[in-house]
Amino acid sequence: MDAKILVSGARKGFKSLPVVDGIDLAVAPGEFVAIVGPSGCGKSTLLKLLAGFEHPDSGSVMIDGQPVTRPTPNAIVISQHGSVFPWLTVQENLMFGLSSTDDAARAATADHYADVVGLKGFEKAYPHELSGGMLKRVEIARALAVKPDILFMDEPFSALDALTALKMRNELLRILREERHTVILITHDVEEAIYLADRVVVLSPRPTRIASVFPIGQPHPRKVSQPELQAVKEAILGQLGL
Ligand SMILES: Nc1ncnc2c1ncn2[C@@H]1O[C@H](COP(=O)(O)OP(=O)(O)OP(=O)(O)O)[C@@H](O)[C@H]1O
Repeated sequence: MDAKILVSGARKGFKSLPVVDGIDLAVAPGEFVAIVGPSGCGKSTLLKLLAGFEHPDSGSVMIDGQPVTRPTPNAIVISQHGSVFPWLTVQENLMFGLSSTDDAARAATADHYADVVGLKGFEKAYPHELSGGMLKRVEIARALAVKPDILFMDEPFSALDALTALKMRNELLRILREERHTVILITHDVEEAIYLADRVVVLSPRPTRIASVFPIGQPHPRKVSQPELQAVKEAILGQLGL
């Protein structure tokens, strides 16, 4: 099967600071890849290369066989820092990125995705009336509403409390069962990576390279306490020097 995302020998530095040092990675359509690595190694920079916000100094990033030259609407970034517009209601936020000129159709799509992420009844609410977890749902709904092929997630749940983050992981898995997206997740949380991903890529310290790759064969729902997953966790932590 052709790769959805194909990274070949990608290198990126900032002035004299080498950050990404030759990354090769092929991600299959519908695959969920988590990327973990030491603090400051270059995870976000790698994600920006994939999403077209930065360009490699050498090597290439291709999506669907085409070089990535700029951010495209079929790949959406969800980051740690919310990007919900405070002056718009939930419904208006969800309608914002939709290109249809038919307002009723846009509103119907917005309401559908509000429902998908569990925000039914809050369509007319403003962001300041919502909790942190609900705001994250708005952001995920807004990303899903444009029906992207790819979700790039940079520490999406790290600003949430632990219980809400657990809940959001399950919500994400449920949504992915229904709408098959290719997902790249950057996370500091090795358990989150093991719980969610088909494959965990471990990066080395900066300038970063792929140190190792751990396929996670376990079907969902997973229990991170399973001995097989605990063994993978130990191996990843070992690779991270912990
Ligand atoms: N636009 C930029 N200009 C200059 N330096 C940058 C830029 N973006 C990132 N860097 C540098 O690149 C290095 C890697 O940063 P990056 O944010 O990619 O790491 P990270 O692994 O995501 O970090 P963290 O684990 O803290 O989230 C850092 O030393 C950072 O200062």
